[in-house]
Amino acid sequence: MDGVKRVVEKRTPISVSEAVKKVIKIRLGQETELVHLHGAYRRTLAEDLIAKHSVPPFDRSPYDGFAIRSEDSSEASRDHPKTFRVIETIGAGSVCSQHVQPGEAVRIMTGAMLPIECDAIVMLELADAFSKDEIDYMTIKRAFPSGHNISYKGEDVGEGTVLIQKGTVINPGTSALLATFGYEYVKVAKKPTIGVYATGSELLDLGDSLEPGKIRNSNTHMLLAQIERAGAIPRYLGSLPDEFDRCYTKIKETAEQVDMLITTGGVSVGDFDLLPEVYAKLEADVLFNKIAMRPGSVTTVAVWQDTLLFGLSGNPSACYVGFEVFVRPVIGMSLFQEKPHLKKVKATLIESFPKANPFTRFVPSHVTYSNDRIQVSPSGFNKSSAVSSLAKTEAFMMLPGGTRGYESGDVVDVLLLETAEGSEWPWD
Ligand SMILES: Nc1nc2c(c(=O)[nH]1)N[C@H]1C(S)=C(S)[C@@H](COP(=O)(O)OP(=O)(O)OC[C@H]3O[C@@H](n4cnc5c(N)ncnc54)[C@H](O)[C@@H]3O)O[C@H]1N2
Ligand code: MOO
Ligand SMILES: [Mg+2]
Repeated sequence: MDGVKRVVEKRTPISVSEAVKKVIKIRLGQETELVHLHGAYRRTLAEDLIAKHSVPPFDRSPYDGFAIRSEDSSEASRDHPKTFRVIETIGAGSVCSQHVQPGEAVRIMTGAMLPIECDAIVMLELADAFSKDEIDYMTIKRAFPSGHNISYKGEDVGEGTVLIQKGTVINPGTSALLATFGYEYVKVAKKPTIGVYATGSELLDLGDSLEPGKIRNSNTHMLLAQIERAGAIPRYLGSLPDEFDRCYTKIKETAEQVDMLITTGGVSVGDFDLLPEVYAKLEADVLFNKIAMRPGSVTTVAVWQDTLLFGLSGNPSACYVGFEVFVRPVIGMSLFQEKPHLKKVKATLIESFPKANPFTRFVPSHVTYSNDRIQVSPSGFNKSSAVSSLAKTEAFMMLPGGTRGYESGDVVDVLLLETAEGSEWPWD
């Protein structure tokens, strides 16, 4: 330190929604790439998935049985059984090679294409099959109406139907659909690459032993997982000590190689909080550096050339929240998602939360599901510096600023962290 007492910068907080609006205005490129279907799970579709043909593509049998011309069965009854000559057996994948004449039937297995002349299927259990003089027959004791047990062409999906919209994350069912239409390669959104630097001279690496005054860098590892969960590629960059030249050079150098750069720590007003000076020397456009939220009030976002620089707080809970509220939607938008923000739902608080705060609070929370409602409770030690509660965090309670505490039984807004569908902005 230079020993000179500095004037502390006074920052004016902006609201959460103003801050989110500023960030999502900065559009990252939306690029696409082709990936093999086997590598497409959890990727995001970059084009609508349209049915290239009907499903099923032909009328077929849903049962193991006999295909008949229904009119031939119209007189059949317990007293007057009707016997058919069985002319052929077809399994799934085979096609009947003959024309089915009146009084004839085809032994047909589940999934096999219906012979063109037939319009009903008799299940094996409802027919008596027998052979006489090396000819196969079967007898039925009731009539079967036209259409009985037919799985019709297009009954599942009609040709040309838009099945899945661009921006949807591929799940196992999507993989089944893509395979149904023969997509060996799938057009998906290219994942943005996000670099992560931790800053702080107190930070130790995973293998290091604790020393007085030092702690292990947990934020980087949390962020690598958050980035992956959000659908982007994390780039591990390790940590930087609180030394200006080192931080400036590394941040500048790396920002040129990634789509977004996240740093944690060093964004507040402390003597060793160097990020504000780094942004100043880079002449980056700082969108905001104070938000009326808790935790994460010091979250800073800047734009430098084509790169978004996210200065997340060093405090673990604040860092976690800052990522989910500000970084995640930017990733989602570059992945063509129409609803890139966390999914907002209502939930019943099952534990009193008496803490009052003038700022909007994002309380790391644990969610449980009872028969007819979502229940929520703080996931543990509730401070910006908390790390222990994050492991049980599946959601944030979003509590408006200026309110007093909340009581068990109150219905509150909750932002869910792991849902297939997100929310549009604004949440309020
Ligand atoms: N006078 C003021 N002091 C502080 C203010 C303020 O407005 N005026 N804001 C407070 C708030 S709110 C927060 S949040 C923190 C933000 O601090 P920084 O983002 O500058 O982060 P650091 O100072 O570098 O570290 C804070 C805290 O977090 C620990 N840390 C840092 N990096 C990591 C990491 N990678 N893994 C685990 N833990 C980390 C660090 O050791 C500190 O304990 O500032 C308040 N102060
Ligand atoms: O930014 Mo601090 O996390 O508000 O607590
Ligand atoms: Mg600090």
